[in-house]
Amino acid sequence: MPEETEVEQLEKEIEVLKQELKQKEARLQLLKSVKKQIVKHYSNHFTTDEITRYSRQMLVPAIGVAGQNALKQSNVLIVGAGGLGCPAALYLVAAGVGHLTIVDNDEVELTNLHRQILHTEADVGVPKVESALGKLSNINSNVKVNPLHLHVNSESLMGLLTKENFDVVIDCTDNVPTRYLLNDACVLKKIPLVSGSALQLEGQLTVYNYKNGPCYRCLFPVPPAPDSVTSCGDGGVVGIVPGVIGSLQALETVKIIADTSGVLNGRLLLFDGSNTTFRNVKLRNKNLDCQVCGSHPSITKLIDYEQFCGTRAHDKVINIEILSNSECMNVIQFSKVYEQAPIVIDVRPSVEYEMCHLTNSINIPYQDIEKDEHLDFLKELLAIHSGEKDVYVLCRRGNDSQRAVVKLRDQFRDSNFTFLNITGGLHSFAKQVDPAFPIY
Ligand SMILES: Nc1ncnc2c1ncn2[C@@H]1O[C@H](COP(=O)(O)OP(=O)(O)OP(=O)(O)O)[C@@H](O)[C@H]1O
Ligand SMILES: [Zn+2]
Repeated sequence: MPEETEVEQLEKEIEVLKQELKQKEARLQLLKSVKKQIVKHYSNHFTTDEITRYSRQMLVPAIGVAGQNALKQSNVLIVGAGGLGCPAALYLVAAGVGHLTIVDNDEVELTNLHRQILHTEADVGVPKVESALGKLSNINSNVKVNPLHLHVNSESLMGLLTKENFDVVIDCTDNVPTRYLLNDACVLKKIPLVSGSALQLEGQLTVYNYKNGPCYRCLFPVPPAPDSVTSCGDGGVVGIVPGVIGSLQALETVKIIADTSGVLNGRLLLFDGSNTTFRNVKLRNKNLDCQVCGSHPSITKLIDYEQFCGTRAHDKVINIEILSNSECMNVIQFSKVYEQAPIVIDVRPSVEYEMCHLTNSINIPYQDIEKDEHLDFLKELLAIHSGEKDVYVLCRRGNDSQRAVVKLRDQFRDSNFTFLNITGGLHSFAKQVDPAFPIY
């Protein structure tokens, strides 16, 4: 029947059209949801991966999408890729800052590895910033990391701050001239400065030059006496302590960028790892007479900070030369006689002597010699060896041993003994004579 065939035909066509409509509707739904996502992404400036990556952090109301977005647009400078700089950089890169410039002039040493956690055994000898770059890029390839292998001084810093617009500067260095330099530069360029320090089991943290708070100079207008500053190389540091402080420097930086409340300005955080306490002390207000941030500043451009502080802008030991050649012996000559020598005096602090020493040496710390607390013991020792002539005096790098020789030579002026300084100390001995002797 022709009518029936026509009806069937029409029904088939209707079915096909219905299917097509269904497909079009599904496609429309898909396009609508993609559009929604695109609109969402565009408004947040985040890719899908970024939303996933930072989701846990964005869920924190104090950060939120706006804070994460501010982080993504941010530009941070870290000076120092050591004990503080490593954890600070790690967390900031993980947290998603946009640009991170990390500056350091030093190379990785074995003594760094217990605390400078971006560097590995394979990096010994490599510039710290180069070693840092590799690890940081692995953690978050979204972040543009700019490694600069250079010493920050007035000239190089001003060049850098003029070229880039940093939102925050983080002081992860270890010497007073650089602290004043970074402070003054941040005041002049109106950048908050997140400052940290760590020694032995203690650490400190504060934020300078932020929302009308004090700067470093407001609190310390006069630099400390060069002799009163102890470095990690001399005083030691438990690696976890700069880990704590460096991580908190990253936290303060994130808070500044996300513009949260509760930033640590005008307060100093004191961490004592020996009894695991954190204390907050209120700092004095901004000093209106401050030389750099006061109402009539006398410092309007960067100065010579090594001259101002009377010390070099690094914590490496500088060798002194206060003895004549006749009072010194080099380690090669010493290596030929020391095993038979009855009087070898090691003037390092006793903790260092306990760590490692030459088997036949006797420990009389220079601190005791300085205070004449060694005299009875030494008189007795020399009396036992009255037939001898030479007394060998050594220390870690050859500076305290020279000072000790000056003191001993005067105290025992009337004896037959000659006090001989071992030039370059146990460092040179380890390098030139016995590589099995530890360098620290
Ligand atoms: N003016 C500066 N310019 C560039 N880097 C600096 C400057 N001052 C200090 N630094 C860097 O800051 C870092 C501080 O690190 P840290 O305090 O852990 O000590 P360190 O010098 O690596 O080790 P140690 O004191 O044990 O020898 C160092 O890597 C140092 O090179
Ligand atoms: Zn000030």
